[in-house]
Amino acid sequence: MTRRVIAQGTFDILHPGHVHYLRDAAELGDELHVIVARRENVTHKAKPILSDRQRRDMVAAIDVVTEAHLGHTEDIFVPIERIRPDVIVLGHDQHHDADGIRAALDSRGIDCEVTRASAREPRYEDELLSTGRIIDRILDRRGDD
Ligand SMILES: Cc1cc2nc3c(=O)[nH]c(=O)nc-3n(C[C@H](O)[C@H](O)[C@H](O)COP(=O)(O)O)c2cc1C
Ligand SMILES: Nc1ncnc2c1ncn2[C@@H]1O[C@H](COP(=O)(O)OP(=O)(O)OP(=O)(O)O)[C@@H](O)[C@H]1O
Repeated sequence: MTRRVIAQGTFDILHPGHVHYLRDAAELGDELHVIVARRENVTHKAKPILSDRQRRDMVAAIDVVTEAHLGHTEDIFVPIERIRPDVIVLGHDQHHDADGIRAALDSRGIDCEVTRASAREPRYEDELLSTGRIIDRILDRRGDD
């Protein structure tokens, strides 16, 4: 039986932390499906710079990704019901509550594990592993021009 894994996130301006998360998730199964958050649903931080489609297309280009999907605009469980994953992998710092997601899956009759990926720490002094920090650096370095 094919074991399907779901990862998800905003993925605005890719960096090695994203690649680490997706590789970690891919190791848990045979197919990795990635749900890319809709701009309108990114409410806990600044809105993405890049469009929904561009972010999806870049995630799809990563070798361990089987398919990248645009998220649903209103109900995050719609793609999950379609993909029918065996495991959902949360990012190491994602605000989502694993128990809350487990309960919601249960109430919809979806039998799926929920687990959390590991963090990647910088490997050299200047490595930036956060979209927000990359944007801050751009503003800082180009702001004086
Ligand atoms: C299991 C799961 C499924 C999700 N599905 C969707 C979705 O279909 N559409 C969407 O816009 N966001 C979806 N999200 C929410 C986004 O991933 C959320 O906005 C996320 O927190 C993105 O921010 P981050 O990149 O900081 O993690 C989902 C989240 C989880 C945990
Ligand atoms: N350094 C990292 N190590 C492991 N996973 C990471 C790292 N950076 C991001 N991720 C994971 O990638 C997924 C998508 O992250 P997201 O799009 O929020 O990017 P981000 O760079 O963390 O954003 P920001 O720093 O602007 O909040 C999340 O699950 C997040 O946990």
